[in-house]
Amino acid sequence: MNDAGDQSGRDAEDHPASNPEDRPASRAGGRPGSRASLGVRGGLPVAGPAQTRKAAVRLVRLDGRAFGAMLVLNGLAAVAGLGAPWLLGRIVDEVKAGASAGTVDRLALAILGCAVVQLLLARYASYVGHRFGERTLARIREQFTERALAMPASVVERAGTGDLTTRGTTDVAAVGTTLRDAGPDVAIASVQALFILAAVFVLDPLLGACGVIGLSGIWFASRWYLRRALGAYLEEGAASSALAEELAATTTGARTVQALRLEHRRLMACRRTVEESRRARTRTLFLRSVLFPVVDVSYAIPVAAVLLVGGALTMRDPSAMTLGTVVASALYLRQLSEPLNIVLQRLEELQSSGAAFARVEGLGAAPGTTPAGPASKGPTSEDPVSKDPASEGQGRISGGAAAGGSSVPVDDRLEVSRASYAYDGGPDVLHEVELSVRPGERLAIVGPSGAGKTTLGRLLAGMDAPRTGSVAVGGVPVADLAPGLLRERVVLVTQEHHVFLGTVRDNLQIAAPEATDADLRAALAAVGADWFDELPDGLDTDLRHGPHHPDGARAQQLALARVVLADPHTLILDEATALLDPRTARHTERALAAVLEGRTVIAIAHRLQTAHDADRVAVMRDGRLTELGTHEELVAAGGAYASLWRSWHGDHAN
Ligand SMILES: Nc1ncnc2c1ncn2[C@@H]1O[C@H](COP(=O)(O)OP(=O)(O)OP(=O)(O)O)[C@@H](O)[C@H]1O
Repeated sequence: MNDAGDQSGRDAEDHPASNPEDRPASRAGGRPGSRASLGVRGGLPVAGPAQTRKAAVRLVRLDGRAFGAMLVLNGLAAVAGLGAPWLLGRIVDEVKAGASAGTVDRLALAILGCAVVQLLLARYASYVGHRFGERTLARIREQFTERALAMPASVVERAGTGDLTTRGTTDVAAVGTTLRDAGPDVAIASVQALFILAAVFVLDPLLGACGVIGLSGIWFASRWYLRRALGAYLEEGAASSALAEELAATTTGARTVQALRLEHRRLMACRRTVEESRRARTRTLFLRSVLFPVVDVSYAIPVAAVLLVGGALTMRDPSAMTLGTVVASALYLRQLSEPLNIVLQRLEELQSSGAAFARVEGLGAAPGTTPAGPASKGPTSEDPVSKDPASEGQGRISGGAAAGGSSVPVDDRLEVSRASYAYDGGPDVLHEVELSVRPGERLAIVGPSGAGKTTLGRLLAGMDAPRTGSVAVGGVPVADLAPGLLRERVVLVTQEHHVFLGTVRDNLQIAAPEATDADLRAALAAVGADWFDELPDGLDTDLRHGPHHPDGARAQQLALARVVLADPHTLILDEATALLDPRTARHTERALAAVLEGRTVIAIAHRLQTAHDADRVAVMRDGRLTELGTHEELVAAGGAYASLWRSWHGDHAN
């Protein structure tokens, strides 16, 4: 199992790129509305308009019956709503013709009936609409989670967790509100508006034309608004992400900030992103402040036009148009303001949630994830990548990634060939590393701090691809393997280990859902987790909080037990036993080695005892592999390793 929690923690602490001072003030990039800005923002991609529309249509299709039912019910409610103005027009004409009070009462009763039917239908339609919204939101959430989990850790690291968090919280919530409220409201209101306009045309085409011309101001204002809104709202979303990123970086790196006296610079950087966010929000506010006043004025124009034109025609020739028709038309157009208001007010929400949806959908285009996860077919927790071998490895950012997308390694041999690597366009930190690790070998990598051991470990684990050269398993570049395939082959274990909410069993079965209690106990025993026997409820002991919450060493043993259960053929231990006391560490390493008999173990070691116990030792210095051989060979060679060994082992060196 490639435990992302395990992998990322150390990097966040140690690597300069994770240092708040080294982060760019804003990863947002792009200017509002520009083409480029629709492509990649905040480090992660943003779906383009066509892609977003396609995704929306796909979601609607998945619950097509509910969506269709909502539209039909709304249509019926709108028809019932048309009754009242027409009946009122009839009352005017009947009164003018000297009808009895009984006729007027019957017509008034019919108006009441129409209102009740409309109310009931609209209620039911919104119930169906809300259910549709909730189900669709659940699908979006599941798809988001699956895509986020399928993303290679290196992509998340580069994009920054702030962006991912904002998309998973603020953006998904915005889409949810739209699906629950704005979406159904706009659907209802649009159907009503269409029916009302049609009714005016049926009553009198000329008055209908007056209404449409009178409404044209709204059309122009809306077009003006819509052209600018998407870019402006995308900009606003990106600014929010950058702000979240900046604040998160500052707070998580607070100690570093204080230690290096960077408070002032951090404050300045935060002020810049706050200012960018304010500017983005002011722009969307400006767009709204133009749209709404224009719309308010525009509502009165069609009503006035119908009354003026209709009144003049009735006075000139009462047989051409009755007063009832004019009254009914004016009432219809007056009634039109209500659904149009809803559409226009919600338009803003639709725009901002459209931008939010584009950002949520953009995750599907992130390197290393599949374009459409299985969640789109309904709630499921399957791994989208492993379900779709044809798209394995698609779109990785790493160099030369496209090639072996669906290739399966022919064997378990790891080959590093003239691999050089640089972080984000910086200088090379690995130089033409050449290394071949045979299956079952135990290799220790040693060297001073900053020599490139961790970086080499990341390349071997497929978290990144080399800038030049190759790192391959069984002939396939490791970074090209789909996450599912990669997990079965190489697992990287670092110092940081995450304890998931739940019991011991929950924490272990993540790696092997089918494992029996006996398997779980055996895995714990294999990593020397003796403390497990003292837990009151055994595998069911709740680890969340309280006395049984595991400390660092126990959390590490749990993570190692997960690895035992995941059973990969190659294990890369990056100081994986560093938190254990030396006796427990040795015990764990031995136990682990016994369990992983016949598997490859690459240990990035600070303790030279680990190197002594390994089959071969690789010594690194300044990004180069300087010595490679068995412990005895290297000691005999009298190079850097020999002097390291002598100084570590003192007079007892051999
Ligand atoms: N995320 C990063 N961005 C930029 N440079 C990095 C990053 N991580 C490491 N480096 C640089 O790459 C070089 C190799 O670092 P690496 O962590 O691989 O060395 P190491 O031998 O594992 O060191 P240590 O034993 O201290 O962990 C160092 O110069 C380091 O500053």
